[in-house]
Amino acid sequence: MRRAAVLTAGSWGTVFAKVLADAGARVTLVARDREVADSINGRHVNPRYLDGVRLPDQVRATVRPEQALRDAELVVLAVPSHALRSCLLDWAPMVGPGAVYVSLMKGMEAVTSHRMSEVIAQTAGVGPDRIAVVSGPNLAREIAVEHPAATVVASSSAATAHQVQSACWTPYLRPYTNGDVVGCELGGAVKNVIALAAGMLEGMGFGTNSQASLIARGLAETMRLGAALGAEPMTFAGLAGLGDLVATCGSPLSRNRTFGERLGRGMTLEQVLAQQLQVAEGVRSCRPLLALAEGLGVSMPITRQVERVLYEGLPPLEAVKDLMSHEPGPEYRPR
Ligand SMILES: NC(=O)c1ccc[n+]([C@@H]2O[C@H](COP(=O)([O-])OP(=O)(O)OC[C@H]3O[C@@H](n4cnc5c(N)ncnc54)[C@H](O)[C@@H]3O)[C@@H](O)[C@H]2O)c1
Ligand SMILES: O=P(O)(O)OC[C@H](O)CO
Repeated sequence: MRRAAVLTAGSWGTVFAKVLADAGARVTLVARDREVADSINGRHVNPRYLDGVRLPDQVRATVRPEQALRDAELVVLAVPSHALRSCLLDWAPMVGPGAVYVSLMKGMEAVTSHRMSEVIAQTAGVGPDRIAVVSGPNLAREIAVEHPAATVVASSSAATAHQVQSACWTPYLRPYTNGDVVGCELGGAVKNVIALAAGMLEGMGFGTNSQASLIARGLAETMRLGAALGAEPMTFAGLAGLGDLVATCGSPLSRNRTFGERLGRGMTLEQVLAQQLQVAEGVRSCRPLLALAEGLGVSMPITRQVERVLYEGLPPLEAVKDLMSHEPGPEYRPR
């Protein structure tokens, strides 16, 4: 039986532990809190992040990472992106020599603008053949109740991608492989910023044309950045690109969209943060994404306006007016 460690027991980590167990693995889920671990072991539920969903018996929980990591073939990482580097500095020495690292995260590191697979390679000292990324339209709560969905497993090693694909193929989750790690990670990180903007539009009362225009133009700026970084254009037409953008921008389950909606209704950043119990990755990722884009001479006007709303106090309606007043040009331009 395949052995997997999932760190940690937040929303997506808990649901992905269920996916792996339903696909036949023995899973150890690392919780930061003993109460959560006890509840998973005793009652098979994670009341803090996934109330009302029973986890399979093959999911066991611990608060001790070494217990989960010592014999794990798959090390699945689901922490907020800003915490990954410090977490892995602790965890990587406990990981076995042949284990594959699987990133479930959709964010960029502040200051360095590194993608999560880059942070894994640097801190764990492993090559790209031992890293895979899972991304796509995967709202945790829907996967938890087994609504059918598809996802992408990206790795530069086809063997690693296939290994992770077979580890997470269940009757309700259909994983496809993709060799384009850069494109899949960028799709996941930028869509969170665009979903913040989608929420703002919702909060201001704008309709479907506004949302569809935002999604299409959000995809255009994702593709410009991807092209500059060598990503495959077709990745953005797929699950980790358009698929995830549509899911996240359209669903009230999305934490990023909900965060943006509150800003659109007039709340301040501080007020929204005070209510936010789970991570909304776009809030921290928009600056490193913009820094990356600026360094490459790529224009990301929507991401820039989201940053202005978040960090410069620009009212969301002014951000919309600004975007609408730019001199209109051709629909596609490389930069
Ligand atoms: N929830 C989803 O629907 C979903 C789907 C796909 C991808 N993701 C991505 O997965 C990643 C994790 O998201 P989530 O939904 O599980 O988040 P979450 O907020 O629900 O859970 C975060 C987990 O990380 C732990 N954590 C928080 N701060 C930490 C810190 N400083 N150091 C160590 N651990 C810390 C928490 O205890 C919790 O277990 C994000 O990058 C997110 O974009 C989420
Ligand atoms: O709740 P969000 O906004 O973090 O989005 C969750 C997933 O990434 C959707 O695929």
